[in-house]
Amino acid sequence: MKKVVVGLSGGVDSSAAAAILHNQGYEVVGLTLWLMKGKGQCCSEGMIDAAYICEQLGIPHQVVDIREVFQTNIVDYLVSGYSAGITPLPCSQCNKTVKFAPMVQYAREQLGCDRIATGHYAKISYNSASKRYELLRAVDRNKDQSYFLYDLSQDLLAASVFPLGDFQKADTRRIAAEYNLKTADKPESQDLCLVESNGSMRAFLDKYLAPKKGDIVDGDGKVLGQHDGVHHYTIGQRKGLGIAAAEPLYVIGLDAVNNKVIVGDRTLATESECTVQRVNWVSIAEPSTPIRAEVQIRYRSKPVPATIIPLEDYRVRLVFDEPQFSITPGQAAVWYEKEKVLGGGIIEQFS
Ligand SMILES: Nc1ncnc2c1ncn2[C@@H]1O[C@H](COP(=O)(O)OP(=O)(O)OP(=O)(O)O)[C@@H](O)[C@H]1O
Repeated sequence: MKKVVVGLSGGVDSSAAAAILHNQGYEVVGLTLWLMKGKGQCCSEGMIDAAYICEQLGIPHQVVDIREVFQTNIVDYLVSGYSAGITPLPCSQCNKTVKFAPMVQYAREQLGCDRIATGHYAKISYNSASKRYELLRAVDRNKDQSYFLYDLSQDLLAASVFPLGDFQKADTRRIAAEYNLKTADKPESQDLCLVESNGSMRAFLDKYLAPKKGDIVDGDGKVLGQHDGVHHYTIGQRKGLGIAAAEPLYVIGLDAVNNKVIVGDRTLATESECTVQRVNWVSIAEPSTPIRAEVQIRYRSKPVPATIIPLEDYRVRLVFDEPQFSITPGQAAVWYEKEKVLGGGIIEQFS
């Protein structure tokens, strides 16, 4: 029998993924990664729900304590990024370094198995001509999580299965109900796990970063107001500046070195190009000449046409056909050809 390790967070998606594979005749092992202390979506309650699902399906359940890796790769990464004036995206980094790589390693070394599965909404296919695993958007475009998976290596894609890639979310719930799974009606998570477990990103950051008062200035350096730490701001932010002005003002720059938040009108938060670092070419090998693609600069942003110009050291320059509002250093830019993820990386700070 084919063996597969299914990552169980205690939510409906991963529960249904495990049930589907179990029903298809796989030997399924449930694995929950213990990510952080205290209450949280996948911690405490999540682990108990995952154990319950495994009992319902009659499969083994294992828990791996990975809190130190999560602390270093996600919590410390976020805190140092925000204090340097960028807005880091934790999810793609978490998928690669906290979830997929450790799960594949555990499956191979401890369970003698080369396959893992998750409840992510995305698809993987093998292109025999290019000999590459390709990452594709999910059929349910509203749930599609391919944006967060752009950083997976060929080795990790080769080892992974996404049983929900062809499903609508409503189908997942229906299947979970058919199997009578305890998690069938469990509510959706609404936000980042750290935001859910701390109440807000501000509350999470306040646990690690002391307030640091400074000036809010315009592009000419004129002081317009006060802030309590650059880590509380993000590029493109309009609300919460506490400045009365005739025209709406937006954050257009974060100068962590001089502890200044720079604001300006909307046009000043609009750029026609940016550079991206730590690029991972997913479905295609790195091209040697510029390519055209559709780029998403945020999870929910509309894909927009752009030219991707390869640079040295895993970097690219993105030149957008139309200028884009609020290109945010630290967030991921992910470029697609129709449904296919070509590559992605982290938006660099503007000089
Ligand atoms: N702590 C964890 N341990 C093991 N696998 C996990 C864990 N957290 C998430 N995963 C896997 O990653 C997938 C996507 O996680 P995400 O946090 O996006 O949750 P989700 O889309 O709400 O899914 P679910 O309904 O399964 O919680 C999950 O379906 C699960 O397979």
